[in-house]
Amino acid sequence: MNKQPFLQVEQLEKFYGEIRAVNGISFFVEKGESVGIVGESGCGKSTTARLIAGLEKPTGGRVLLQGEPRRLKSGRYKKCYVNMIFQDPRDSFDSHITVFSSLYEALSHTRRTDRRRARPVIEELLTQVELSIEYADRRIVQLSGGECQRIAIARALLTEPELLICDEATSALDVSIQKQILELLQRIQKERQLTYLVISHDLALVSHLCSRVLVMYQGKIVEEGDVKKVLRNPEHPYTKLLLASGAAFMPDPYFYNHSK
Ligand SMILES: Nc1ncnc2c1ncn2[C@@H]1O[C@H](COP(=O)(O)OP(=O)(O)OP(=O)(O)O)[C@@H](O)[C@H]1O
Repeated sequence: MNKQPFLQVEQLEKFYGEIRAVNGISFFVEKGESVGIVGESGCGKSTTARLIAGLEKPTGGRVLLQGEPRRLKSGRYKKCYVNMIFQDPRDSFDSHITVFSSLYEALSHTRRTDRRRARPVIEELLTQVELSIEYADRRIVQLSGGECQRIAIARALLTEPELLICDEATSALDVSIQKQILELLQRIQKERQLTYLVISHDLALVSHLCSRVLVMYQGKIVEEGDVKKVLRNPEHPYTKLLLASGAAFMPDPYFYNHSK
């Protein structure tokens, strides 16, 4: 029997009128793998992420998880959870409620529980994202960007995802905080054997976190392969251009080597 890849994307398309945001892309991700998607602004990275997460419907093609469609014929999502973390976590929280209430709300979507029974689950999760349990009673508005991203990671983990999509998850943070969040994501991946899809304009980050990379240009994948190989020896003219286009895209050995 053929072993199915964990995630298989087949001829995926998303058109917004004339705009071909995602234009017939195909790729796979194996279980436990980390794959990056890079490319300039507007090339279709986030749309691809939203299609895989089931937040939008494709115009064409399909997303298979463990060989089955993302949405089953019954209209229900396959019990194989995909979750996403975004660039600015504050956008997806009600800033005036407490961390506990935010996480409880997410938890109650995935399992039946009451606030008293949820307390230890949420405290354990706060510990996992390296925050003390006192954070449960803070309001989102009282958190720093890095703390808020840790809460967003905790919230994503509550659904026990197998695939975590990180869409520019560190790009709004200071460099030192980026490094901490990166280390946290790496530790969590190891502990939970998660599969990561990392969307970023920053190839340095992708080369640190991922083993494989897909380069997108105008809705298509123009190059893919081992991240270090693509970085050292890009084949497609667009990838060469992207690599030549700025320091932000080049690996920063000081920043990344020190977290190894
Ligand atoms: N809801 C929408 N309606 C119309 N056009 C859209 C919509 N969402 C995205 N687009 C367009 O689709 C294209 C791809 O957008 P997308 O956000 O996927 O790019 P991206 O590579 O993630 O860019 P960035 O790095 O700036 O986030 C862009 O031209 C964008 O303007």
